[in-house]
Amino acid sequence: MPKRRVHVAAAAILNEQGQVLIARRPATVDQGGLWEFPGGKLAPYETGLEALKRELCEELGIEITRAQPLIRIHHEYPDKHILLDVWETRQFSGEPFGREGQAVRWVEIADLYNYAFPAANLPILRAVALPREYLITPEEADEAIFETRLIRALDEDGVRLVQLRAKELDEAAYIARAEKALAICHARGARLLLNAEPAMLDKVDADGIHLTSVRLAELAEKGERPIPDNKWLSASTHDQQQLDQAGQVVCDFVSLSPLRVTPSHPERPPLGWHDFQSLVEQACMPVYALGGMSRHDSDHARAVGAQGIASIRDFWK
Ligand SMILES: Nc1nc2c([nH]c(=O)n2[C@H]2C[C@H](O)[C@@H](COP(=O)(O)OP(=O)(O)OP(=O)(O)O)O2)c(=O)[nH]1
Ligand SMILES: [Mg+2]
Repeated sequence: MPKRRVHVAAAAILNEQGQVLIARRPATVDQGGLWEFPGGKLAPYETGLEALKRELCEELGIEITRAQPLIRIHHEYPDKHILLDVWETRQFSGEPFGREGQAVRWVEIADLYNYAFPAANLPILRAVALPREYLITPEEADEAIFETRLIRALDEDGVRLVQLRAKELDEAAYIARAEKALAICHARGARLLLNAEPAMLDKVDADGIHLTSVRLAELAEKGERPIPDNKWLSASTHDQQQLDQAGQVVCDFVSLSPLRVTPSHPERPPLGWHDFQSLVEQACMPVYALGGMSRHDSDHARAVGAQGIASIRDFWK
């Protein structure tokens, strides 16, 4: 018999302190006793957003006035195929409480990992913790210019996630730049990923590693995550096979490119939004759109299921 297909709308509800609301599923229901993002199944003919509004009113007594798509997750449970359609909302009226007697709690995003969630939820924990914009640094020979531009991107554009990509530097120069970039990022609450061998984390205590698609393919053969769980792991992907490989090495998120034709990779055919969306729909982690992207594309990227946009040029001025 084919598995039952269940479509669920759920929400990451954020307050002004940046905490997120979680609720405990009653012991007697499916996945009972585990924590969840409030929500429930779509009724026939309801859209995800309509179901979300109804469920949050029924379960928490709040009216949401605005919500944005956060991530969609397909997950196979032993008895059913579930589509979790997760939204992010910061705008609602009323004070949420457990209207069905369930425990509810505001928690820091960094503390979410201390709670037991259903197996499908891991990508949601990553998506709520990740920003909408991802800066990839360009080759920049001059250290002073590098520093000024990085600081500008963090202070003026509010960038909070940076990948240090500097293929033209030798190891000693890369490490020196990484130490400097790390101090600049951490002073502003931003995270820094190193585009380098995973072993580079032993030399620079950055927030994680970004794998090129070549490194990703090598590591996928071993099928294990190369760095600890408390560090971020991301990878460059261009197609379904590489997205699968990112799943095999348990990446926390990926970039998928090129969305448009770019001066840096004129030879690669662009994916365009349609193909991008179909790849993202099947991905099991947050995906950033890369390739000719700017912040103006952010809302559209989000609407087709992306975490947001990654860019070099838009943030480097
Ligand atoms: N709401 C919610 N459901 C989740 C999460 N993670 C996860 O695997 N699920 C699963 C558990 C359930 O099988 C299904 C949600 O169903 P539900 O029991 O909340 O549905 P509902 O609110 O419409 O409740 P009911 O009327 O069917 O009792 O999705 C999550 O974070 N939030
Ligand atoms: Mg529910």
